[in-house]
Amino acid sequence: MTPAARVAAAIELLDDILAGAPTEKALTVWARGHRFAGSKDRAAIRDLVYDAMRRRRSLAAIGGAQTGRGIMIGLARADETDLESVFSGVGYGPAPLSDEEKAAGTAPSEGAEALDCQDWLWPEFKASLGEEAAAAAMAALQARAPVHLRVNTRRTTLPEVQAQLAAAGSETQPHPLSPTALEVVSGARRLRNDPSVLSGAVEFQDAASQAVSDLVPLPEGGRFLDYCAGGGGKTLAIGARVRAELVAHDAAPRRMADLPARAARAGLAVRCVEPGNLASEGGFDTVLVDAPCSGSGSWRRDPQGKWALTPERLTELTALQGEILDLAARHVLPNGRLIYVTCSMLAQENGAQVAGFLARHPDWTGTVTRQFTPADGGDGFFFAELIAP
Ligand SMILES: C[S@@+](CC[C@H](N)C(=O)[O-])C[C@H]1O[C@@H](n2cnc3c(N)ncnc32)[C@H](O)[C@@H]1O
Repeated sequence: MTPAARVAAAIELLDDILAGAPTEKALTVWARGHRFAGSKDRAAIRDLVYDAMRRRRSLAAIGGAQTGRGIMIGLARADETDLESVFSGVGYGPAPLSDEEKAAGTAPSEGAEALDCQDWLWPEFKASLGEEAAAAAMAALQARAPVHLRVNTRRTTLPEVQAQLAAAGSETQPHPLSPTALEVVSGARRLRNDPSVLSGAVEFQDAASQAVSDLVPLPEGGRFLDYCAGGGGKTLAIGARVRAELVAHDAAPRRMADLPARAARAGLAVRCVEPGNLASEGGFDTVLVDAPCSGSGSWRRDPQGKWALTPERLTELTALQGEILDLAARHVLPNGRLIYVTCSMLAQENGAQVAGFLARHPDWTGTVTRQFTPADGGDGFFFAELIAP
C-alpha cells in the first residue's frame, strides 16, 4: 500500500471509531476485510490510528473537522507532511482537499484543546497534580508510549539480556524508574518472538508499573495476595524480587488464565483463587489492590479511553474502588500491609480513596504515597501503603 492509501484506511477506521467501534476490534475487522494489506501496512495503519486518537481533539481543530478525514488532515498539517501528495486522489489515496477544507482549521486553543483533554477533565487534572505537572502529563499522553521490558533478575542480568537482544537486533537501555527495567530504543517489533521473552527471562511491563511493584513491601517467606491480579504482571514482578507464597485473585478469573503458565516460565509458583474462595485462605502479610480505574495514566496505550471517560463513569469507579479496598482489607494480617495502586493520575481515584479508607477505618495507618506521571518516563501510577492495626 502507498502512504496515501494507508492514510485513506486510517480515515475509514477513525470514522468507525468515532462512531463508537472499539479501536482494536475496528483494526481486526478492517484487516479481515483487506487481506491484501501486509503486516507492515497493518502496523503502519495502526500507528496512524493511535497517533491520531491520542491527539484527536487538537488535530480536529487543526484539520477543521471532527471526522476521520478532518483529523488526518490535521495530522498531516501538524507533522508538516506534504498535504497535496497524500490528499491527491491518486490510486487509493484520499481525495484532494476542497476549497472549504483548505480554508478550514485553526490552531487549537490553549489548555484542554491544545493538550487533548476533555473540558470537564482538565480542571480535575489541574486540581490533582497542579497546573504545571498536569500540563506536562497531558502533553506526554499525546505521544506514543515507549516499550519497556522487565528483566527477571532471578534468571538473568540486565547486561546479559541487553547483549542478547542487541545481537538479535533490538537496542535497549536501563530505565531510571526501576532496577529491572529496560527501555527498547530500537527493534521493538521483533521482540514478541524473541527467545528471552518466550522463555520468561523478560516480560513486557511498563517501567512505572515495575517501580510500583518495587515499592510493595513483603517479608521473605511471607504470604502475598494480589486481590485484583488481572494478567498478574505485578504478582510476577514482586515474586521475582521476594521469595513468598503468591496468591492471585480477580473478580473475573478468566483474566488470570495465563498466569500459572507465565509464572512457571518465570520460575515462580502462583496459586489462583476463585472469587468466593478467599475466606478459607487465612490472612496475608501483604494484600495488593491494583484497582480498576479510569486508566488515565495509560491513555497513551488506550487513547480511546481518554475520550470515553464520563463524570458518571468516574463516580462509579470511585465507589467500586472504595468497596474493593474495604473487602481486601479483611484479608490483611494484624500489622500487615494493604497496598493501593491505580494507573490513574486523578485525585478522586488516588489520595481521596486513601483518605476515605482511613476515615472508614480509623485504626489503620496511612504511610507512603507516590504519584508517577508519564512525564517520569513510564505510565502514570499511584501507590499508597496502609498498615493494619
Ligand atoms: C488494573 S487491572 C489489574 C492489572 C494487574 N494487576 C496487572 O498488573 O497486570 C484491575 C483488575 O481488577 C479486577 N476487578 C474488578 N473488580 C474487582 C473486584 N470487585 N474484586 C476483585 N477484582 C476486581 C478486574 O477484573 C481487573 O483484572
